[in-house]
Amino acid sequence: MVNFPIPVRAVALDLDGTLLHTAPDLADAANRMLLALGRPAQPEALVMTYVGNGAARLVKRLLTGEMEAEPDAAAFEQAQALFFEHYAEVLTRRSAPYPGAMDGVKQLHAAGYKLACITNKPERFTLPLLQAMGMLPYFSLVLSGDSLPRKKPDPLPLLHMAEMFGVSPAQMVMIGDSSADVGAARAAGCAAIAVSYGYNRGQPAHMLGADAVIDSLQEAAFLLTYDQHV
Ligand SMILES: O=C(O)COP(=O)(O)O
Ligand SMILES: [Mg+2]
Repeated sequence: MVNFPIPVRAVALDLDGTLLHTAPDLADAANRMLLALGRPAQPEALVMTYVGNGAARLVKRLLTGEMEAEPDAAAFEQAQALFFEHYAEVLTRRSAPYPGAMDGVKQLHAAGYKLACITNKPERFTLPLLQAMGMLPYFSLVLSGDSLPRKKPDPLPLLHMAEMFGVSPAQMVMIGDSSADVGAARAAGCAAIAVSYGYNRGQPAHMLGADAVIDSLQEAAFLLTYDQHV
């Protein structure tokens, strides 16, 4: 158990389900892909539960209806190409920051924490989305699902962030909505805060075992204090 406020110098923020509600555009792209493949459309509420382990896994879940199954390789390649094409088109149509997300990011930035966005989303979508939402300037580092050889829940992105920022993982907190975020934080030795409103495969966020659960990113700054320890 950690004591509050948690002393940190850097904050990692997840993208989908934490900073931005992207499920409406992801579901539209998913359904355009399914339509092109002659398959039935899926409700946004279901597609939402498929988000969090990267675009390739989302496409595999859409094709198989299962969380970890492997579809036929050729069918997957075709589907992923369609998904990328359609998602690029609808990327910023209905996606928006969650209530309090923009202010929360600004507060953390103003308090002097170094901020990184660590997402499993492919970089070609992450950067234009953050840019379009006006959030990109607040982040000193953006690591996407394809930036490094391994993504969340692997600790690699958080360990890379620690190195880039010159801080120890113990001086960092990961704020996210899913088991990939809390898993990465635990594996790296960082504190973990979960948001209650995200996707998390449709499971309640308090089941993630994070150090705290918040309803808005505006609450984050109150749980943290700048670590003066050298
Ligand atoms: O699965 C995705 O592409 C999005 O993942 P994120 O929640 O890590 O931003
Ligand atoms: Mg997420």
